[in-house]
Amino acid sequence: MQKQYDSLKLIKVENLGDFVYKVSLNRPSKFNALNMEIWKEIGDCFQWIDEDSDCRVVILQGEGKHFCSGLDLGGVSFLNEDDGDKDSARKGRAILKTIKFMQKQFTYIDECSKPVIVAMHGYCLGAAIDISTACDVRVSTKDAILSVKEVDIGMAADVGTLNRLPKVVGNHSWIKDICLTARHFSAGEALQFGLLSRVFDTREEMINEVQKMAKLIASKSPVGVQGTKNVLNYARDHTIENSLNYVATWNMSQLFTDDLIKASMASFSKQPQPPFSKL
Ligand SMILES: CC/C=C\C=C\CC(=O)SCCNC(=O)CCNC(=O)[C@H](O)C(C)(C)COP(=O)(O)OP(=O)(O)OC[C@H]1O[C@@H](n2cnc3c(N)ncnc32)[C@H](O)[C@@H]1OP(=O)(O)O
Repeated sequence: MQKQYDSLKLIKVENLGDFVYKVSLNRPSKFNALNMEIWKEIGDCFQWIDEDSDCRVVILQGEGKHFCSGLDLGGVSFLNEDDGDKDSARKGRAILKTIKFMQKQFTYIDECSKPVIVAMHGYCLGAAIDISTACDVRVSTKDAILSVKEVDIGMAADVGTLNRLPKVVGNHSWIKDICLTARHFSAGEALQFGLLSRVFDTREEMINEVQKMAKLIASKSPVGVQGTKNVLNYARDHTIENSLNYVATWNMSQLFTDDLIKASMASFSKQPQPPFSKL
């Protein structure tokens, strides 16, 4: 597995031990602006992590001064490249394919069986918000500056924010406020409206606390944790009736796990969680 991760050029994957991985956007000289290469590497990385039994929780962060400054505006011309004599229908099909590809790379985070905690700092603009809404837990430093920036570059956000934000945050007036104005908003405001669950004074404090949270989650039964992410994602996208049926069907097999007995015995006798076999 490590060999695969080592092939990535703009994403850094570190095994922190205790089944916790740290994944970093690693293009600090461009404030982690997302070109097609890093976009694809995000997708590859989360597909590999999904299969990697040495990883039970992921921390996603950005190297350098900022989490991510969004789409690489230097490379934006790929959207209106000179397609020679292609007519609009054919150009449209080509762009459709590109947008779907870009969407899918972030959806791999949402679909990853392991919980992903995103720890943001500095600028978190445009595609950075798309990424964050595909993650399971969002935290930031208090000086983070966030923006659903797409309107400012003349487009409707199309790689996740407009689709996932209404599932993350209940206040649709606030969602429309930030998406239509593209204004900068603070970590405090994001916390107030529920986009973030915690805000930290410094980056160091954030990384320490997030590592503790990741370690705690990773110490629990992977059957319990991964089942919980899976069912919560299903519940988000379906009716309560369908989702109750889904969890009953899911647990038809999952309740036969050895983890159930081991975890309940430890819990009942107020002992720490025991080690669990790889999943
Ligand atoms: C199908 C489409 C799919 C997805 C679409 C997503 C849309 C979006 O993501 S919208 C958001 C796009 N991003 C932006 O609008 C931000 C652009 N950047 C800035 O406004 C500023 O750089 C800044 C983040 C406010 C920081 O300003 P400052 O502190 O003055 O630093 P700079 O000198 O401007 O930047 C340093 C260095 O980084 C490069 N850079 C920063 N952001 C980007 C970017 N988004 N794309 C490309 N390059 C970026 C900047 O050019 C500098 O590089 P040098 O080589 O040092 O010149």
